[in-house]
Amino acid sequence: MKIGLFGGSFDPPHDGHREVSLVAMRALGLDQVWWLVSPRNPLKPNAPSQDQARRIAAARKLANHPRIKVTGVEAALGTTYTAETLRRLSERLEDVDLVWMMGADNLATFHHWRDWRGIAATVPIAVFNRPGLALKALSSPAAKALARGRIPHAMAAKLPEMPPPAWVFLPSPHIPLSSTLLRERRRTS
Ligand SMILES: Nc1ncnc2c1ncn2[C@@H]1O[C@H](COP(=O)(O)OP(=O)(O)OP(=O)(O)O)[C@@H](O)[C@H]1O
Ligand SMILES: O=C(O)c1ccc[n+]([C@@H]2O[C@H](COP(=O)([O-])O)[C@@H](O)[C@H]2O)c1
Repeated sequence: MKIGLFGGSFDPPHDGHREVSLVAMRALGLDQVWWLVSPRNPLKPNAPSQDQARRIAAARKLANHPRIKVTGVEAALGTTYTAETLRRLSERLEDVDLVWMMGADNLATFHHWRDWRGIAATVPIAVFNRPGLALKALSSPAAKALARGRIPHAMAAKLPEMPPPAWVFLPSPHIPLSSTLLRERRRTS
């Protein structure tokens, strides 16, 4: 069993999240993608605009796919830091190949995450392009530090079974959608 873990605020969820999940299932050969709707991002100064239960309900409605599972597992585990979430999940899901999934914006700031080297040593990582962010992500301190673990995107299907540190940058999808944009649209409509 191969599972992609896609953590996020999902405030609100949008088609970009769904499209990334579909691309991940195809390109990485994943059986499932779990959306980990986080209590809050430890690096964002403001709490999400909606509480977690509402974000989970909206995410379930939008995901609407038998292989995308929407969970609030971090609240259940009492974790907000990804390193801790991954340690706890890898202990519980021993026979599963886990992959951490994130957009290019998060690779660009990954070196600010708590124990980011530990995360890269725990699970393989798939990074999905976002418009205007490829260069920033691929020249980031974390991308440089982890350069030896990067595999070509043509080999993405092998990623879930590779021993970490291993990561891939997927040039697609290229979706100009973000929760920030949707929140702004909501405010001005
Ligand atoms: N359009 C997109 N293309 C690729 N990855 C995306 C896209 N939108 C979100 N992601 C990724 O999905 C994960 C969850 O993102 P999140 O819920 O914060 O959405 P967001 O649109 O980035 O929100 P915000 O604008 O509030 O920062 C992150 O890893 C983010 O990089
Ligand atoms: O662990 C950290 O230090 C850390 C710092 C920033 C973001 N994260 C996680 O990255 C995921 C994406 O966050 P976001 O806000 O871009 O949706 C989400 O699961 C966050 O909890 C984790």
